[in-house]
Amino acid sequence: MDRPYVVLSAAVSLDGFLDDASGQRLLLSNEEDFDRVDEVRAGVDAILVGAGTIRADDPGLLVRSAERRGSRVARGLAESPVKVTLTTSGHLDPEAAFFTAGAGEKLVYASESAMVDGLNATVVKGLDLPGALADLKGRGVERLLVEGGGEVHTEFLTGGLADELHLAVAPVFVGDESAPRFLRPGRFPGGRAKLVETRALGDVVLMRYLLAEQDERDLVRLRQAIDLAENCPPSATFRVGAVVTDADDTVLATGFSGETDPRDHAEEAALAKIDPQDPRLAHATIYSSLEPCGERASRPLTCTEHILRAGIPRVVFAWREPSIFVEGTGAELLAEAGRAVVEIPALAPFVQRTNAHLR
Ligand SMILES: NC(=O)C1=CN([C@@H]2O[C@H](COP(=O)(O)OP(=O)(O)OC[C@H]3O[C@@H](n4cnc5c(N)ncnc54)[C@H](OP(=O)(O)O)[C@@H]3O)[C@@H](O)[C@H]2O)C=CC1
Ligand SMILES: Nc1c(N[C@@H]2O[C@H](COP(=O)(O)O)[C@@H](O)[C@H]2O)[nH]c(=O)[nH]c1=O
Repeated sequence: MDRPYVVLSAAVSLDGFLDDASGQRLLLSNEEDFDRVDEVRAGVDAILVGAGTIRADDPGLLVRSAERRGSRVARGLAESPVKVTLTTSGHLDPEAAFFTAGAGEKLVYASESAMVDGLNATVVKGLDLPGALADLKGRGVERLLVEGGGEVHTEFLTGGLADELHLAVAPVFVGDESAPRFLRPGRFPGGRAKLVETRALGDVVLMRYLLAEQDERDLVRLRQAIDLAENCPPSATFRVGAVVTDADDTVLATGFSGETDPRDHAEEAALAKIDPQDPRLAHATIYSSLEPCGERASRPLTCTEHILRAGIPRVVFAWREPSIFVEGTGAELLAEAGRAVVEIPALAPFVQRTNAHLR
């Protein structure tokens, strides 16, 4: 894909507003929800807001938690994601927190004619939104969080440029026609978005939707792999589940980490149950809650090597391995070897929760 994986995030009132019309920023999220957003921020490469949000809210767009900032630095990342904004008018205050808070990189995508001198930022002119997203990807941004506002959310959704939507509904009414609505009128994607999670955070309810088309079978089987990890015995390493299916979606085997030995990885535990000569392996898919390991200390063969040896042509996983024990290289190695590799990040938060002991 010639753009980053895009997550849209917004908090709305019960009557669908992003803010009131008072000129003061309306806090719709509660503390728990702001902490959830902070966690999402900590997991992305860049955060984008429209110039309207910079003018209205003066956001800092930093990762608030010192622990999360520390863990980013330990992974070789900047403390906070790159900040990105869009402007046609160029009406941006150089003293805005967007430009002055935090040491990280700031990027402004501006129209050709915008007057954007004197900003502490890299300015790129003349790109439309798909062009800006391709440019971000070229700069190494794999995951982009879009925090609004309404015009920008509308543009991403109507342009088919978003993969996930995180909508937090707060128990308040705004009731003012002059306040900004979550979305403007437009031609939105048809059909029903796929609900992947609801979560109550005190009095706020989070809904997470998957917007991009995803094979329903993949979602069901990956969810099954994620749930299998609940069987893992207590461990100081990852708790992972795996499912292997044939071309007709019949389950050939399942496995989870530590199933028969503390060193077992989920994929190898599942593959150990299948005859290596089984012809169905040639058209099989392996689902793993975590990216298959590409490096390993506990045993000589990595899960990537097990999958390659088994001849499985397709691999689906939810969470890219964070560099806690080794670098996550499995997806890359499998793709280089010509295997189809599908990542479904919308399901990663469930895997992260099963592995909360590693934080
Ligand atoms: N509750 C929540 O979760 C959130 C609430 N908000 C609220 O939303 C409101 C702001 O939303 P809104 O007014 O819609 O503004 P936006 O933040 O969506 O910004 C819109 C502006 O972005 C620029 N822009 C958008 N698309 C492009 C493009 N393709 N190329 C160049 N520039 C572009 C234009 O800037 P320019 O005018 O400079 O040309 C445009 O006016 C505020 O009240 C804020 O508090 C904001 C974020 C989250
Ligand atoms: N009001 C509101 C949000 N507003 C978003 O948070 C941004 C400001 O964050 P900060 O950089 O930490 O000051 C702001 O620009 C806007 O994108 N977000 C939410 O999750 N819930 C809320 O109720």
